[in-house]
Amino acid sequence: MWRRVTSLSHLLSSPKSSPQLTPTSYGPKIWETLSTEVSKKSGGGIFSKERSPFITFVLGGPGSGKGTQCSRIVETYGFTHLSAGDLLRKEITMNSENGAMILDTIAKGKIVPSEVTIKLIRKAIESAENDKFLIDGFPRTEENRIAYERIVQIGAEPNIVLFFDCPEEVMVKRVLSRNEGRVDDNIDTVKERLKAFRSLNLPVINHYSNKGVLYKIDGTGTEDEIFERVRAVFDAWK
Ligand SMILES: Nc1ncnc2c1ncn2[C@@H]1O[C@H](COP(=O)(O)OP(=O)(O)O)[C@@H](O)[C@H]1O
Ligand SMILES: O=c1ccn([C@@H]2O[C@H](COP(=O)(O)OP(=O)(O)O)[C@@H](O)[C@H]2O)c(=O)[nH]1
Ligand SMILES: [Mg+2]
Repeated sequence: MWRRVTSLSHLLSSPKSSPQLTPTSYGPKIWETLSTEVSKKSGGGIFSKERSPFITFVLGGPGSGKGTQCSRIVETYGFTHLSAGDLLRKEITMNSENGAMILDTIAKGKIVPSEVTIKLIRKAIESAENDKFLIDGFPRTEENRIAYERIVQIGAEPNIVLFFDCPEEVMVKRVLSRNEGRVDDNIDTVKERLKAFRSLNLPVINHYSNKGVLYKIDGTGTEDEIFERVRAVFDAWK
């Protein structure tokens, strides 16, 4: 049974962060119950009253371990992982209409226009049959978040948001030894990405903290140690 337990309240980063739903409002699968609730609202968008999946946003600075932990969540809990960065990089390799602009933006550590990223996320959600998604590395800015909410309408609010909290020196070390041939994994671009994280992404994280859906997870330690912290969040919803 997917429900939230009160003992997890320490994982929530804000005193205002009481859950939006009380345990009694959940059914055997939290995403099915939520689908019914949001279907009462009107409007259009990515989701409908027939389909309103369980959405987890996964946030954190560059190298905080988002992608690594998403893979573990997929293995254990059966989510579909949509990495905004991977979707954008795919556009570059496919030489798509926006490929050159995306490459230039990523190489500078800047943020791609919302409509481009949201279109890719939307397409990926629509073509997947799963009812639970990890959206990794999005929204990056308040503008991203507001544009997403405007487009999605029904079920626009993520069910939960994970934030991997990690000191900058740890993130830099990890990024510089990532070795995936990424154009942005160099010290100059990493500095820009950290700047963007601080000034643009932290306000998004604060927004979700105030909404009571944020789970702040200590992103230091081994992958296994971090995953134990992640498990505490998801097991509480089962
Ligand atoms: N807990 C960890 N300890 C050491 N290295 C890690 C840890 N988690 C991830 N890494 C490595 O750090 C790099 C960045 O991790 P990644 O999951 O890609 O982060 P993000 O998606 O947040 O940028 C990768 O090379 C990954 O293998
Ligand atoms: O919603 C997004 C996600 C990513 N990016 C761009 O893609 C880069 C890499 O993002 P990714 O999430 O893959 O990086 P990570 O944080 O995992 O290192 C970012 O620095 C941005 O330039 C973006 O513009 N919008
Ligand atoms: Mg990543």
